[in-house]
Amino acid sequence: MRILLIGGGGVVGTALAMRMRDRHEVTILDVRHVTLPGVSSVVGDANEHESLEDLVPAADAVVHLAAIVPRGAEAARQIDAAVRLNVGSVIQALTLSVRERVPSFVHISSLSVFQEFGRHPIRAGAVPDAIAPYGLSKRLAEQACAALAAEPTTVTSLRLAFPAQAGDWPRWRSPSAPEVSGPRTLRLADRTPYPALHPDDLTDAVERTLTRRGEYAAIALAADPRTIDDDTALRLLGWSAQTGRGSVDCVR
Ligand SMILES: O=c1ccn([C@@H]2O[C@H](COP(=O)(O)OP(=O)(O)O[C@H]3O[C@H](CO)[C@H](O)[C@H](O)[C@H]3O)[C@@H](O)[C@H]2O)c(=O)[nH]1
Repeated sequence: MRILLIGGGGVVGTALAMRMRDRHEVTILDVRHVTLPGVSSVVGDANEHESLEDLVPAADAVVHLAAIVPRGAEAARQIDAAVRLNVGSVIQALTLSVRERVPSFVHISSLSVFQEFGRHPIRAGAVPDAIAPYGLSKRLAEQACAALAAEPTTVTSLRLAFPAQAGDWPRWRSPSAPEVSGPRTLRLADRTPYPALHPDDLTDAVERTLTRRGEYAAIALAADPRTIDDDTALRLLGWSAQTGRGSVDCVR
């Protein structure tokens, strides 16, 4: 399959590309050049129609990962750019994918659409309620995906949380200060530890999504069912996190 990873030069995109390059023809569109043997790198802006027009028609699947995460003191100033990229470029890429009859469009979303995710368990059937800029932008992009999904393109939002590098797993390293803070154990507010999302599990979920056919769906990829009561991944993809399964002590 010819797979276009928009914004694929980051943590999640490179983890996917490295694991998928043997089975697929992978192209990364990113503002930075990515050097990964066996993967084509195109430097370009996800917001620019021209970049997308060149690449989307040649793809069998488009995975949109480009995102800005407004953080810290600068957060308020980054809202405009975050909405433009996290929502606007998803709309552009999806519209083009439908027009070009690309079979699969995968929007990489986040469990941050739930305000309390990661601190308190999210109950079954909960409706996204995030109001922080990042989670809110992902909510808006999901709504755009639901509204714009049209045949023959199958559109899926994958809600990830705490994607880890293999060497850090089951712990997770904050992307805002990766070297300084180092990997840490994730914990709910009551101190219950839970594992991060392993890149092998993430890749498995994305691969299953690429061949899914049907109506728009937002699917939660939780590495630990204690963090959210949601069976969409199992029902729609036959997916559950496998890494460390059976080892009760994977996180302490
Ligand atoms: O205008 C821009 C801004 C950013 N990027 C690229 O987007 C990528 C984002 O990668 P990060 O490492 O910052 O992010 P992650 O791979 O960790 O994050 C991914 O996973 C998150 C969920 O955990 C989000 O859902 C998000 O959409 C997705 O980028 C980077 O290569 C960056 O260069 C662009 O191509 N264009």
